[in-house]
Amino acid sequence: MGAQEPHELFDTILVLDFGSQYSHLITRRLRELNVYSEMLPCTQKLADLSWKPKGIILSGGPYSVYETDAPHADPAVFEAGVPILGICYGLQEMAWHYDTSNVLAGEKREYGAATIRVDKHDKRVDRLFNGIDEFVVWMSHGDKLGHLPAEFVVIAETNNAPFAGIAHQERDFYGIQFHPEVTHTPRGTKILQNFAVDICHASQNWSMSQFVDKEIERIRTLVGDKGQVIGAVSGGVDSTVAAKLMKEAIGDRFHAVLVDNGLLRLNEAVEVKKTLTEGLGINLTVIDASDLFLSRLKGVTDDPEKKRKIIGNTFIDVFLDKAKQIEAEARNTPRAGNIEWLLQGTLYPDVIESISFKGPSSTIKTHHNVGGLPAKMDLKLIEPLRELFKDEVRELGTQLGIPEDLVWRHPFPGPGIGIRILGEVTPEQVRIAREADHIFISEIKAAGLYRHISQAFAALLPVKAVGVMGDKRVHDQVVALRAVVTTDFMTARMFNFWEHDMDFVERVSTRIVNEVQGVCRVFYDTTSKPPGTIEME
Ligand SMILES: Nc1ncnc2c1ncn2[C@@H]1O[C@H](COP(=O)(O)OP(=O)(O)OP(=O)(O)O)[C@@H](O)[C@H]1O
Ligand SMILES: O=c1[nH]c(=O)c2[nH+]cn([C@@H]3O[C@H](COP(=O)(O)O)[C@@H](O)[C@H]3O)c2[nH]1
Ligand SMILES: NC(=O)CC[C@H](N)C(=O)O
Ligand SMILES: [Mg+2]
Repeated sequence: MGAQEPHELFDTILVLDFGSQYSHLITRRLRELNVYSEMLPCTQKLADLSWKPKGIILSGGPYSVYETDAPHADPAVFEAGVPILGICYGLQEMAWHYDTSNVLAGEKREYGAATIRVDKHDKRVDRLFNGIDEFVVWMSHGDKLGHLPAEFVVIAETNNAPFAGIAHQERDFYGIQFHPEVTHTPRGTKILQNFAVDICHASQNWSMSQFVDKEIERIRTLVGDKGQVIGAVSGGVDSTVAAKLMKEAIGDRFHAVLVDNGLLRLNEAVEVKKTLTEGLGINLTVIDASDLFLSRLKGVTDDPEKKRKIIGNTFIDVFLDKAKQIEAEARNTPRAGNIEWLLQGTLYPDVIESISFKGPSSTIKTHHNVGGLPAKMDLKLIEPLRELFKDEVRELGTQLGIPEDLVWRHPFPGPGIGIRILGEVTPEQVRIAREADHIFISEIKAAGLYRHISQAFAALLPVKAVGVMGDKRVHDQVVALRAVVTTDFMTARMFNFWEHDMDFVERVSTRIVNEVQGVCRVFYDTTSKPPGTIEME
């Protein structure tokens, strides 16, 4: 028997994504109800699906169903014999499916809060709003239904939207104009529960601990008794949690590799090695490739993208060399076969980015991890976290006994300090940026602010300023401190230290100028994202 995917093990609600910025939240809310769900693009053909969903949710989306190039669901969705819930665009899509004339541009667009009144019918039709009467919902639409499709009834209305909720009189098809998945619709989770549990009869048996057991079992079946797995591990929470799961599943047949690119934080390689091997029993090799990275970065002063590409490519070279070496060594051990698998710490948002029905977004910067590896290595991928969000990974890490410090670590980019040194990356610049960063982060921890901040670091600007130290003129470098608050790293605001501690920034600034040789000024970066980005390059 092959390894079973989660949708074969749990009752699953299929979310078809029409490109709404809230689509992933639908999946999220369902999981909070312990109902497993998966999101696929709205163009998914049902015949190509190897499993049968318990119900289908059609998400919102930025299009208008009557536009010529608007996306539409596979008509087979409406014949699948399972309940359907259309949300916003999803409601309009459902109505359009029955009668293409009944969705129009509204005279008034409706964004924000609205109060819904529920219309009573019979028990079957009323199940979606069971336990709810009048409540506040979040609206975000410009189109509306001109009339009800035949066979449907109105189940909810607002002053502005006479068809805020509709239901098919015989089949379990429901449509709502508002968004139940956002926190601004306080009873939204109850509506999703009514749909998934009461109408679709999905079992509420998905949980993190179940997930761990099943995932370990799945990995064992996939890899077999002899297969070996290699994985790039950075000491960040994603790759550490993935590595710990692998270790539980196949022990020493998992080979974790940390590449010291010379751009890690102060003492990082040593600390990660200690935590992962001694603390978590993970078989980790650290490769010191700092000279190679720094020599390839020498003289690159102009284009940050060039830096990123050099770092990404060098990373692949070093990793491939190591993989060959591990494989050669493994041939001499009786137990282990070839390395056939590569572990990646991919999370659900990364998956959504690549499958979401949104069209191409412009490239702001090239994120460099191990993205180039699988093609070059001809390895199969294992991505145990691909169904999870970051905070779920943190919860999982805690359940797996990973120390709290590591679980709550701020994200750290693969190219590391290299993209925080503006201008040429030299060993001396790395020293300055690293020492300044260490002081900043240590002070943040000492002040008890680490968990209030999503990500913080010190960067080195490519300019010099004049100062006076010990009565002498100095002409030295400038450090920029950056600390941001964000939930999804797509938008962010500066962290306001002054709200917590009036003297904090000054204290850090004094320490950096006094203790880090070569720095005479410290600035605080107040830019939000957008228009800035979190990293400097
Ligand atoms: N120095 C490194 N050595 C080995 N692998 C690395 C290194 N830096 C990054 N990687 C790989 O790139 C992947 C992506 O990095 P990313 O920073 O997004 O995730 P993470 O480090 O696991 O977690 P976090 O987002 O919390 O930092 C990592 O999961 C890891 O596989
Ligand atoms: O693994 C990574 N490889 C990269 O090349 C990379 N570039 C940015 N980041 C991280 O992504 C988040 C958003 O950063 P930006 O606003 O700078 O794009 C922030 O958390 C950044 O630290 C990276 N992570
Ligand atoms: N949020 C949505 O799904 C919007 C649907 C459609 N674009 C409208 O404006 O009505
Ligand atoms: Mg990282």
